Amino acid sequence: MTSNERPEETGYFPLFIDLWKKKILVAGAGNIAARRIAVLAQFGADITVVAPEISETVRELSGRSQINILCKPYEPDCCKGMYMVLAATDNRELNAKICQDGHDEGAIVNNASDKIQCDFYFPGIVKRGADVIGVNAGGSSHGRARQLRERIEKL
Ligand SMILES: C[C@@]1(CC(=O)O)C2=NC(=C\c3[nH]c(c(CCC(=O)O)c3CC(=O)O)Cc3[nH]c(c(CC(=O)O)c3CCC(=O)O)/C=C3\N/C(=C\2)[C@@H](CCC(=O)O)[C@]3(C)CC(=O)O)/[C@H]1CCC(=O)O
Ligand SMILES: NC(=O)c1ccc[n+]([C@@H]2O[C@H](COP(=O)([O-])OP(=O)(O)OC[C@H]3O[C@@H](n4cnc5c(N)ncnc54)[C@H](O)[C@@H]3O)[C@@H](O)[C@H]2O)c1
Repeated sequence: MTSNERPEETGYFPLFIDLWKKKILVAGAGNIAARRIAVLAQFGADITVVAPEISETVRELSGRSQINILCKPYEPDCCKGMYMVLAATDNRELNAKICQDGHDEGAIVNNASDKIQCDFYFPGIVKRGADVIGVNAGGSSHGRARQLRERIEKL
């Protein structure tokens, strides 16, 4: 995503895009996937989750929102027709392959285990109705992004 000459303080421009009914694939259904599904569901996305093991949190989320669960290992067909693909399995090689497949299908992709392979970074989010604040720390300190989001949440 970045070139070596790019100063870190350049930062990333926040795009606020409409996810209403957009088809999003989340590969993996563990801690990180659950955190991201919980956020995406608030924006009305049409979410499909694929993983051989589905965490309790993801199951609970699917009970509350329109989330399609495929309880099986990821396969390339899962990327067909997707607007966005999030690779959040615990296998780095597989995550890289998922991003490649997503690109082949014309999707924008995010790899939770490798920032270099992200078309966009997943933000920390504070949402009150249609008022949305997205936090990004430039990819260098994920803990700082979390702290910032927590501070904003208290305002
Ligand atoms: C904002 C947030 C959204 C979310 O994830 O929901 C988010 N990371 C969060 C937390 C967090 N992530 C990690 C830790 C463990 C401690 C640590 O490493 O510090 C913690 C702390 C924690 O969980 O408390 C580990 C980690 N993260 C990335 C990698 C891979 C890499 O760097 O290549 C690894 C190593 C994985 C491994 O070990 O294999 C990559 C990315 N994480 C990003 C987003 C993107 C831009 C981040 C930015 O703004 O700079 C980026 C670049 C790409 C992306 O994933 O989109 C969320 C806060 C949510 C909130 O609380 O609001
Ligand atoms: N970006 C971030 O903020 C951040 C933070 C911490 C960790 N991570 C990275 O995120 C990834 C996931 O971490 P986690 O804590 O959610 O892991 P986890 O162990 O909780 O979950 C892993 C999930 O991957 C699924 N999986 C395994 N093989 C699969 C396959 N073939 N097809 C589909 N799904 C498969 C499992 O069934 C499980 O649901 C790791 O690669 C980790 O390095 C990213």
